[in-house]
Amino acid sequence: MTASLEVKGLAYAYPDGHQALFGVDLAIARGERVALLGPNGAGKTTLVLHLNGILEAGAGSVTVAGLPVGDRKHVAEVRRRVGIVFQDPDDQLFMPTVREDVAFGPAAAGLRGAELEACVRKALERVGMAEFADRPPHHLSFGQRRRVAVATVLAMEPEILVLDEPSSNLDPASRRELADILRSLDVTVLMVTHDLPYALELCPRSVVLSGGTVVADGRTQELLSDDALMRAHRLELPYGFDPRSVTVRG
Ligand SMILES: Nc1ncnc2c1ncn2[C@@H]1O[C@H](COP(=O)(O)OP(=O)(O)OP(=O)(O)O)[C@@H](O)[C@H]1O
Repeated sequence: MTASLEVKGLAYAYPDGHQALFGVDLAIARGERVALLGPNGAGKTTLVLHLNGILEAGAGSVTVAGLPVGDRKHVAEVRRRVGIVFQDPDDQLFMPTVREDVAFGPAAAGLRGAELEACVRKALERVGMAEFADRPPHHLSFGQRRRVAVATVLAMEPEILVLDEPSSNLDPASRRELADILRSLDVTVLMVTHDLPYALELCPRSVVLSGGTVVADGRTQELLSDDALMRAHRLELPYGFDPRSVTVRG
């Protein structure tokens, strides 16, 4: 199967000399949903910022759908193919209406007229927000704004959807609705989260990053059931939650 993402030997030190990544290897096949877990300061955000070239690898390489991210001539195409949904939807929504926010990326990429309209409609339908197209984003609830933020990224038809803490600040119903939406999408997903039950619900596979290296990569249910691994890397399940008792959906 074609890899959506291939990270090989990725190392990175911030300009102040702090080494955040020490040779990370990660391959994600097209259509997989993978959770990126790890304690605070593990390097998760640093890794994500390499996926669309915001940070430049100190050593190693990142490839998205076969395109080398480090190669400046591919930067626009790589940014289209890697859709990052930030934790705060207000970082992503800045236009007067939902429709204009979702149209912004495709319009910048050259889409116009009926084609642009169809693209916006499809993206909003995929997140169940089509009826909100004419509303100002700031009149929507947080959960609705997060769904629109996902639509702004989907409108670009990304190769891989990267979500930073997608369940944060959502009430239980919105959390489940977003999970249903993400499960329905035919796209590769990399989800950064501290919400371990959400990782288990949505991602058959998880990668644990700790101290700037991958310390585990496997089935989410197995990793979350590994008490020694969990303790060693400050991963804690909610009180009373037993990952072994959950029936995992595909
Ligand atoms: N701009 C920066 N300059 C120097 N060091 C940084 C910078 N940004 C992050 N770091 C350091 O790099 C390491 C990895 O940080 P990163 O934000 O990638 O972790 P994270 O896994 O995303 O954490 P969290 O779960 O808290 O979001 C940390 O030790 C952090 O202090």
